[in-house]
Amino acid sequence: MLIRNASIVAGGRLLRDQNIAIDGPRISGVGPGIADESGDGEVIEGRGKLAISGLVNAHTHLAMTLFRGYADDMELMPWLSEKIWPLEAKLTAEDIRWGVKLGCLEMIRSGITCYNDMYYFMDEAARATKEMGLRAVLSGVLFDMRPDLIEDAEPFIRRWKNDDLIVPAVGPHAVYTCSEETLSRALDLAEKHDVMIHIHLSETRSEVESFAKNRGKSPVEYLDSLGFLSDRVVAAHCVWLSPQDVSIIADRGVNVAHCSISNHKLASGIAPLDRLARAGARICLGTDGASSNNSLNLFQEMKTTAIAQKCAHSRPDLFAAGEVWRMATENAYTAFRLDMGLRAGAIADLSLIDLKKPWFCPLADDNIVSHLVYSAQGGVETTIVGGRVLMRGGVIPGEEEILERAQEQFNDLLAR
Ligand SMILES: CSC[C@H]1O[C@@H](n2cnc3c(O)ncnc32)[C@H](O)[C@@H]1O
Ligand SMILES: [Zn+2]
Repeated sequence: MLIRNASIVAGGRLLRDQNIAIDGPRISGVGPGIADESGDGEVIEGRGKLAISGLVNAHTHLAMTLFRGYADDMELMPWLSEKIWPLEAKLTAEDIRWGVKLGCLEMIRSGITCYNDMYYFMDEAARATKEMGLRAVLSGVLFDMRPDLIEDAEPFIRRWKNDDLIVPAVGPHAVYTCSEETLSRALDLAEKHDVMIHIHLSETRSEVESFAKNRGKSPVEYLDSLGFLSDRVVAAHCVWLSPQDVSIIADRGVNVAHCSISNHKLASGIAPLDRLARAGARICLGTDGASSNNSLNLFQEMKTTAIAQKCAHSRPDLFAAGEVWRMATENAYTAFRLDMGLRAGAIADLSLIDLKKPWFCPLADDNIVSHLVYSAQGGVETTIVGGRVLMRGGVIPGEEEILERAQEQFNDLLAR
């Protein structure tokens, strides 16, 4: 496949008239004179389009897309206990299937090519994701209250470890739902199979305060005392951190999945990204579930992250567009060990964005990253994962049926 005459971002600047050759699942060349070696592959015209390497959603619960708009304007704990958990008690694999497919549609439409998820019925989520063609790091959630889920964590890894799109991981839910024994089992399993660990960490003030009251230390200090923290950990939220917590996270190489919109909507707080960044922590961006966001759009997430931090610190110079763009791309590639980028040899996970949109005008060689972070409102029209075109010219095959089935499934879930 050859993408012809597209623009790309290089060193923060717009580089025009670039060809991108794709051979099987990988990019085979990028540059003005690059041709399709086979000579008979598909040609996609890229003039007037920007090719970007895929965005990575570092924290979500994709099946919860089915709960979009079901429970708004609440704090985390009442939101979970009064609205979400009663609904989740009735979930079936079929709900997961259509919730995940619905979520995949939205992510494909906004240039996300890989997502990191923790939830229930993850074999079903993996199958639905593969059918949609996206890449995903998936963990079955672990809770003390569900020994069956803990027992299935290792078989789940074995079932998916050789897949081309699905990367299995281990997902202990949080320190307030997992005992030391469950956390240790999760760690042992992750080390044994060399997989990642996905956990919610220090999301709300009450969670951190009650933990400290009972245990005499913060959740971060506690996890560190168990030898749990390393660069195989993706810690979602990290809103309520002491200076000591920030140092531990940075020193251990923990990957922070910052979820600004979800944190703000649930009024959980504003994460100390400035302190984390200064300490050298790797920060990625996640949407969290569409039940608390209510979108799955990293363009919105980038803008909210930047402006919230600037405002919270009365420092407009903090978190410039380039730094936030790296959170949604390169930081996540490193965190999730993804060989990605617009370069020869990288996996062919990319999108084409139509530059002929009001929010990209006026366009100059040095304002493209600013437009992507602060003004882009859409325009992704082609998304490719592993060399397979998932959306071409704005069309995703099967979209209509997925929307219908997701609607029916939601109606059915409410009536159950
Ligand atoms: C994550 S799957 C297991 C469990 O977690 C619930 N959940 C969804 N969002 C959050 C969040 O932001 N913090 C903590 N727990 C969350 C989900 O509804 C499932 O019950
Ligand atoms: Zn979450």
